[in-house]
Parts: sequence; C-alpha cells; structure tokens
Amino acid sequence: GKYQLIYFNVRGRGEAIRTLLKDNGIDYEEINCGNNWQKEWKPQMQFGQTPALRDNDFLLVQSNAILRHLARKHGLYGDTEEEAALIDMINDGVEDLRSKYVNLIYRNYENGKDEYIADLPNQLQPFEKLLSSNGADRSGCCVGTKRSFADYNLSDLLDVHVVLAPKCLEDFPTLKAYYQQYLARPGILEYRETEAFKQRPINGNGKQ
Ligand SMILES: N[C@@H](CCC(=O)N[C@@H](CS(=O)(=O)O)C(=O)NCC(=O)O)C(=O)O
Repeated sequence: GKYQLIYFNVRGRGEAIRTLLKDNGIDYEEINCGNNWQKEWKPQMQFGQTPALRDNDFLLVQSNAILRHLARKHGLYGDTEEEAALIDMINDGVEDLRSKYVNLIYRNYENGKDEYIADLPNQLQPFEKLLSSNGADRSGCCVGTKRSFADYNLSDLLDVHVVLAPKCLEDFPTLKAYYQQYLARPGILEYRETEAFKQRPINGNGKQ
C-alpha cells in the first residue's frame, strides 16, 4: 500500500523525507497531524513526537530511522558496507548541525542568530572537505555515485541555512555546486514549484 507521512505542515524534520520520496517517484500520502495533535496523534507515537511514517500497518517515528527504512527499501544506502557506513557518518553529521539549528530557531533565535551565523563556516567546513575528498562523482552524491538518504537530509539542511544566512555557501564551492545540482534535479525542481511546497513554512514558529 501507499506510505503515509504523518507530520505538521512544516518542512522541519519532514522535508528530507518528502524530497526523498518525491525525487524517487515513491507515492505517498501527506497527513497533517497538527489539527488534533495532543489528543489523537501524540498518544500513538512511540516517543510522543512526529514525523512518523506509516508503511501499511507498520508505524515508525524518528526522522533518521524513517530515512534509513526508506533507504533500505529503495536502494538509497550505497553499494557497499563502507559506503553505507560513510552515508551513516554524514547523516549523523547532518543531525548534529540540524539539532543546533532547531535549538536556535525554537529557543534562542533573537539572541543567538548572529553568533550562530558567525560560527556557521566552522560547521559547514567538514561537509565541504568530505564532499571534496571522497571522490564522489560530482553528480550530487555525498558518497559514491548514487544518491543516498543522506543527500536528501544534507541538501535540506543546506536549503534552510541558505534562508537563514544567504551567503553561507559563498566560501564553499563544492557544497554550493552540490546544493545547486540538488535544486536542478527534475524531481526536486518540479516539487519546489508545487503550492504544497511553496506554502509550507520551514519551521513551526514562523522563524527562519
Ligand atoms: N528526534 C526526533 C525529533 C522529533 C521532534 O522533535 N518532533 C517535534 C516536531 S518538529 O520539531 O520535528 O517539527 C514534535 O513532535 N513536537 C511535538 C511534541 O513534542 O508534542 C526526530 O528526529 O524525528
């Protein structure tokens, strides 16, 4: 049956999942749990949180577990154990920076934005180095020659940071090219022209 993505109407931790599904032509239904979150949806979730993926009668939460589940099922986890390990390593690095970004947005935006942006080059440098050094064939893959789930998570992370700090990729040519290749992918280009994408806020509190 069709997958269901259960999440709020924000990009947040759901957007990497959406772009993976869209870019790979995997059909899914979007369920907005914001309307009756506390009573109807939260109690169903193993950690009381969302995003959640329903795969027939299998309910999975934790955004990175969802990405990995879809990657295993749809061939987006590299071709070797080493590639899978590098994909995991990069995705965990994405998670580290995403957690810092989420903390800024929801807990420290006014007082922390300038300092966060000043430190952002230090946070992006490891990704620039990784993408430059691992011999990826420059087709927009962070590992090897095939897209992986980490590419959707990293690309969404760059996307939200370009909104927060428009010039943040200027000193990182490899990251910038990687991000532009992502935006140019037919599946992504088409998705970003939909009303569903354009109307969706990046975060739940209107800050970006
Ligand atoms: N580690 C979890 C974090 C999920 C999370 O923090 N979800 C928030 C929404 S969001 O921050 O991802 O937009 C939530 O469910 N909040 C509602 C609640 O906690 O009741 C993941 O990666 O999925």
